[in-house]
Amino acid sequence: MDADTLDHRRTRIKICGLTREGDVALACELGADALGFVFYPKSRRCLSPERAAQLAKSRDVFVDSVALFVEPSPDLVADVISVMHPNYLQFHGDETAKFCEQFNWPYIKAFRVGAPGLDTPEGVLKTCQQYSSARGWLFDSFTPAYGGSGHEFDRDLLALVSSSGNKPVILSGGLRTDNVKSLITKVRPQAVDVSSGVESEPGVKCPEKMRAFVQAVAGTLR
Ligand SMILES: O=C(O)c1ccccc1NCC(=O)[C@H](O)[C@H](O)COP(=O)(O)O
Repeated sequence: MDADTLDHRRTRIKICGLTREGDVALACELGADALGFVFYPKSRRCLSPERAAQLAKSRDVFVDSVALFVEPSPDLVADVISVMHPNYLQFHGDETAKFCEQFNWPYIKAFRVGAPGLDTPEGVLKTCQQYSSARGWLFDSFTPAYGGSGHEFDRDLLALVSSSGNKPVILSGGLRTDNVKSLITKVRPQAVDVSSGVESEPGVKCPEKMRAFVQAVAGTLR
């Protein structure tokens, strides 16, 4: 591939838990591929559909928006779809495939690796395969907060999923500038997803950490 050609195998980046216009603008300027907005009421990053729509509207063209939920009511999801028109829904709880599919909207299923049933490579693969209608499988840590905790998990549990080539793998859970490159080499995800690793406090992104994270991912291939 010559130096003037964009490499389609580059690792994509999703920055999650955005709550401020300035952070959305910087994420776009740095080249993030997707931005995540949280609709889980217990999260300190939770937004109303109207506020998320306002933030998402300020993003650059061709940057995807993702709406995150934990076992939401169907009415909340329908409301977010109608107000914000996210590119993807992302489900972080124990939602069934049938639940995720009911909205007829592209969705990503997040898995809390280490939870019962997701604590062996075989268990992880078997659980994921129930979500063949998902556009991607996202792997996060198993914590009471459901996401955005900064906790890592045992990446060896992804061995079968990574080699199955079934679905785009999105690696998440405790990613930071100092560990993301080696974890990309180990797991070979299509994309990485980060929240607290680029924050100064929940919902407040740190420009230096965001820049350093994007630089650490740049040049890596899936
Ligand atoms: O960010 C939240 O507060 C959140 C709450 C409930 C479910 C999901 C949530 N965030 C999901 C994300 O996609 C995060 O980027 C992911 O959990 C990784 O977080 P971190 O380990 O802090 O990078």
